[in-house]
Amino acid sequence: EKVEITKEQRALIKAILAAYDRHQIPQDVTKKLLQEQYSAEENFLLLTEVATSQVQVLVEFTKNIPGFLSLDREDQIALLKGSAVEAMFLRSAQVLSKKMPSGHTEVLEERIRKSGMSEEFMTPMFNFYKSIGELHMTQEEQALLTTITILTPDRPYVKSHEAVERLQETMLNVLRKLCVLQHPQEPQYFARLGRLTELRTLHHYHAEMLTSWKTNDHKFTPLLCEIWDVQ
Ligand SMILES: CC(C)c1onc(-c2c(Cl)cccc2Cl)c1COc1ccc(-c2ccc3[nH]c(C(=O)O)cc3c2)cc1
Repeated sequence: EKVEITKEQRALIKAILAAYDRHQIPQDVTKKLLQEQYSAEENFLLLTEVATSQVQVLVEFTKNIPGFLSLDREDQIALLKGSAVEAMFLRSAQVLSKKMPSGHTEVLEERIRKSGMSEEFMTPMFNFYKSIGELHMTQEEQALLTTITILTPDRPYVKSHEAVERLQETMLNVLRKLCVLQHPQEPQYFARLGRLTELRTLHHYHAEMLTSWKTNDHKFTPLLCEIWDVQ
């Protein structure tokens, strides 16, 4: 049967896409990726600065997700803490798969590879980046996928599971229709997006990455310590 996007769904896509495009890391932060010299310490410091800036941008974006601010306040925090790493994988993947004109793809990749992270995380991380790049997601799909990742009900400490599930379901319905309309030649495209749940395993790797950085006495910013429960 014909897939129709309703007026409300179109308004939802417009609001989420506008918020996603509006919330970018400031140029003076990302420009540093080009300027500072390369050493494991310098790369780690830069990535920490960019990640901190990205978390601030993520909080602003999340506040513009229709319905998010009407969720229980503690649940809003639990959703942000639970999804930050995955949302940042998605955003940095966009940069590394040359989806962003301003993206400093090469230098970002170089700095991630040489930031003192142990080899065992490098392979799964860059495989994930490669699989994201191969999906050639549109901007709307990126924005909706980030929204759906943030609205994952089964994060630790989420109390009103159903309220979050209802919001996520609304967004999933829109994304499902968009995928059919924007990738007609690939009927199982939406299912491929769903396979990004490998994001969760990366979340697991990331927790170990943080521990290995910490044991080598790497410092994080207060915001990252708060959102990732480190220190
Ligand atoms: C705290 C630091 C060391 C860190 O710990 N884990 C990760 C970490 C890692 Cl490596 C991988 C994946 C997720 C995390 Cl969360 C990071 C670095 O995280 C980020 C790296 C890059 C970006 C990012 C986002 C948007 C951008 N736009 C541009 C631009 O040039 O326009 C550059 C850019 C960079 C965001 C987070």
